[in-house]
Amino acid sequence: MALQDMPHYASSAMDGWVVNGTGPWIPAEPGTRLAPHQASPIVTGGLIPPGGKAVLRSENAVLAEDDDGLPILTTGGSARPGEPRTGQHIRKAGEEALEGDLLVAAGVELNPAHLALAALGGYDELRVQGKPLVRLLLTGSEVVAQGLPVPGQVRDTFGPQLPAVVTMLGGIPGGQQKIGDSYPEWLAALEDVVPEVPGVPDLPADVVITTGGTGPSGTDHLRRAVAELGGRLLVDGVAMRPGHPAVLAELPDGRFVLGLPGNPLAAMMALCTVGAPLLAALGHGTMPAVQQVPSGTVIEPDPGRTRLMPFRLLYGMASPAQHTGPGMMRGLASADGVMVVPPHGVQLGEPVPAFALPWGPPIPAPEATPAKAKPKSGRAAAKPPAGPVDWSALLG
Ligand SMILES: Nc1nc2c(c(=O)[nH]1)N[C@H]1C(S)=C(S)[C@@H](COP(=O)(O)OP(=O)(O)OC[C@H]3O[C@@H](n4cnc5c(N)ncnc54)[C@H](O)[C@@H]3O)O[C@H]1N2
Ligand code: MOO
Repeated sequence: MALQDMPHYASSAMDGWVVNGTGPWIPAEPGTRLAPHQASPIVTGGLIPPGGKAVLRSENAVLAEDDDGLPILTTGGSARPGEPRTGQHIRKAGEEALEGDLLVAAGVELNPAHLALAALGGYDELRVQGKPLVRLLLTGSEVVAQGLPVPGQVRDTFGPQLPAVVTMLGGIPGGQQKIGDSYPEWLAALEDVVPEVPGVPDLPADVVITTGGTGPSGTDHLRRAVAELGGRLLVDGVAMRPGHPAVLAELPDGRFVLGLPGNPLAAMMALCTVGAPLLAALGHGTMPAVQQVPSGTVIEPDPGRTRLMPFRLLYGMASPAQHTGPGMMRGLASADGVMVVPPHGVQLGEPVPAFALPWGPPIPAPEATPAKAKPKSGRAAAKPPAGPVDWSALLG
């Protein structure tokens, strides 16, 4: 709320003369009380002295001498009759806000203009809800961060994308650490509250995102390390494909650990479904919207599995992207969003829940009724294709 009236004093909106009453006026000392028919010079933003009733802009003022050789101010130039009207070119105190007026509602995401408004309202500091600081722990001795990997190695797909996605989801990326597959490395890295990262504030992370190690093999240590550190699992797997091994845990010091599966697409689906709400909640951000999009193809049932399928929008309908194996990135990179396909599958044109990608535009609202293909006369309707449709020919 405004700590004082804004503006907090009446000032001139023009360079010229502040006057009292009608002209001609006798010039007075700037800043002194003006009696009727007195005027004093003033600049834009200058304090209106007591008795000041209006401002005559300089280009409409003529300073001359009267018959006795004394200075006298009259209107001239392109001044209109009656100028200046009472109050003309005066910015009144409190015309933007009165003391106590609401300037910025609680819960608003501050933009630069809000900061300026708060400063104008008299604030030196604002209490804000911070964004969560997110550290990345990338695991896997086979993972290499540059060059062409030899067989048995894989190029790291997380280091290049996760910091940006964390930012898009409302977090602050707080550096990344790479470790191999041994349990002591896992334990030490999760225990380490403040890893030193150049350029990153030396604060404990709110969230640690790990990649890999969510599975059941001897090199998958996430759950064991969380347990040994006294943490508890909040989410241990999600009934979705890919991304089902996703883990959300909480450590005794309050840090959340988001365990993303090592498979690249699986990890991004887990980040969108578990990580996005977590970061939104910690940063008081907005939950990612889920909406309906008409399916551009028939998707067969897959009993017991909710499938997350990156899709491309064509003519307002969603068609599953190609190259969307759990270990792939190609389909996601060109996708317009992700369909949440229920285990019983989807019919052509049927609305499917879908969410936008953190880096993509919102999914457009569906049109009133999606066009239905009419059967040609005398022939049975062609059976809609099952599975992904290749629309690439239409794209040219
Ligand atoms: N016996 C079972 N095996 C697996 C199951 C299962 O249920 N039973 N689930 C599979 C699924 S689904 C997933 S997802 C993965 C989960 O794997 P982890 O989280 O344990 O991850 P890793 O085993 O360490 O790696 C899996 C895969 O991902 C590659 N990877 C790891 N980090 C990176 C990186 N930074 N960039 C690119 N690729 C990375 C890693 O090389 C592996 O190929 O488990 C399945 N297995
Ligand atoms: O989560 Mo895994 O496919 O389901 O990669």
